[in-house]
Amino acid sequence: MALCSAFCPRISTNFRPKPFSSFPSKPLLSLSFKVFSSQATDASSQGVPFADKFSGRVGFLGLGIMGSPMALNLIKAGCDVIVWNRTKSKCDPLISLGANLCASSAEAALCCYWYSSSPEEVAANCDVTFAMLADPESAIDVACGKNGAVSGMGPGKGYVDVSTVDVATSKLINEHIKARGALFLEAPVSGSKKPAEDGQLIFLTAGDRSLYELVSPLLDILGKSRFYLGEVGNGAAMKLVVNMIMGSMMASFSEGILLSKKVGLDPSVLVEVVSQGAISAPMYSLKGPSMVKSQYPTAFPLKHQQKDLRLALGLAESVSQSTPIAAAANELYKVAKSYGLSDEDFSAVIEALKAKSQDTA
Ligand SMILES: NC(=O)C1=CN([C@@H]2O[C@H](COP(=O)(O)OP(=O)(O)OC[C@H]3O[C@@H](n4cnc5c(N)ncnc54)[C@H](OP(=O)(O)O)[C@@H]3O)[C@@H](O)[C@H]2O)C=CC1
Ligand SMILES: O=CCCC(=O)O
Repeated sequence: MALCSAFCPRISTNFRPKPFSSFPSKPLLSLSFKVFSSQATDASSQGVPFADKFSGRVGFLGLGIMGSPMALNLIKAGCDVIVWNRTKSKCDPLISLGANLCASSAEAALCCYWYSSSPEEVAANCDVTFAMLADPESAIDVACGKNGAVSGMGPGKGYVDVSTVDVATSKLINEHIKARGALFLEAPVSGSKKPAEDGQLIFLTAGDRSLYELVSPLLDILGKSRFYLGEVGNGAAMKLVVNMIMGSMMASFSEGILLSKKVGLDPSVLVEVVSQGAISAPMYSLKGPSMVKSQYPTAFPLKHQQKDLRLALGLAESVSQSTPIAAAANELYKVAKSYGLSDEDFSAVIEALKAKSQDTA
């Protein structure tokens, strides 16, 4: 419990559930692991440095599809959260929800919420700062740019980058954070919008072990499992490999749906058949029914899937690993982007194949 006290001192000793309808059902601030990995360790282990120096304030930079529900879950768990987003209006829903959580004076004593004007200000006022940004460029800019988080970092502070970026980007940010005497953890996530809302993400972490152990109670609020993978870059690499597989799977699934239709089969039945066999995947069952109806409600933007394929191909090239399937899938996502589908869900890649079929008819 010592680590929880470090982050959320007011609630860890006096915690009572708040009257909020969508309050997470799982126990809050539990130190126990929900899923163990061979590389994970118990967060309650002894000797975690800096624990006594953390007052418990958490920063969150980037309130997009993923960042907003993650920050909200920290607020709901009773953490003091300070947020920043490039487009300030995206903070408003969180402010409203934060205000609801703190509706009574008793509640206000348990939960605080602030907006901050720059990443630097957030980092300067927080013990640990999370970043959930679109791509390598924005991750570097928010961390290392003018008024970036690095400027607010110092000894005793930690930076946890949960964005999906490439190895070089993560290492660069790590170097800048380290130069300020602070700790760095990369922690990209598997799991999309709904798992983020439900606190069911999977963290792929690497970097400073002591920071990993210190923030584990927070990762456990946000996720269902966490892996510690060693040196900086391993988390980014693992995430890119996973998303490379995912991008190819979705492209292949799209081909199957369209082929089934062309030969007179009902694609909805195909989705059902796939769901019962050895190739079943939650992704197919989740996205298939809406893909059949040409609907693509955005959970994971197509532009980010293409970014991840691009970065995975770079990773493969760096070690001379052949990845022809992923390369073909990447081309398809690029076509989909050229059709204006960047902000649709990545399952909209099927539209690129529809257009290609018309081209060749
Ligand atoms: N959606 C998903 O299912 C998943 C996404 N991811 C990864 O998480 C990260 C975030 O994804 P998601 O939330 O979906 O993406 P969104 O596009 O919804 O959000 C991106 C965030 O990055 C900010 N941003 C973009 N460019 C800049 C910039 N130049 N300077 C400052 N801030 C910037 C945006 O700010 P603004 O609001 O001002 O545009 C926004 O806060 C990505 O790396 C993605 O690959 C990982 C797992 C799942
Ligand atoms: O990066 C996005 C991952 C989406 C998912 O894991 O469902």
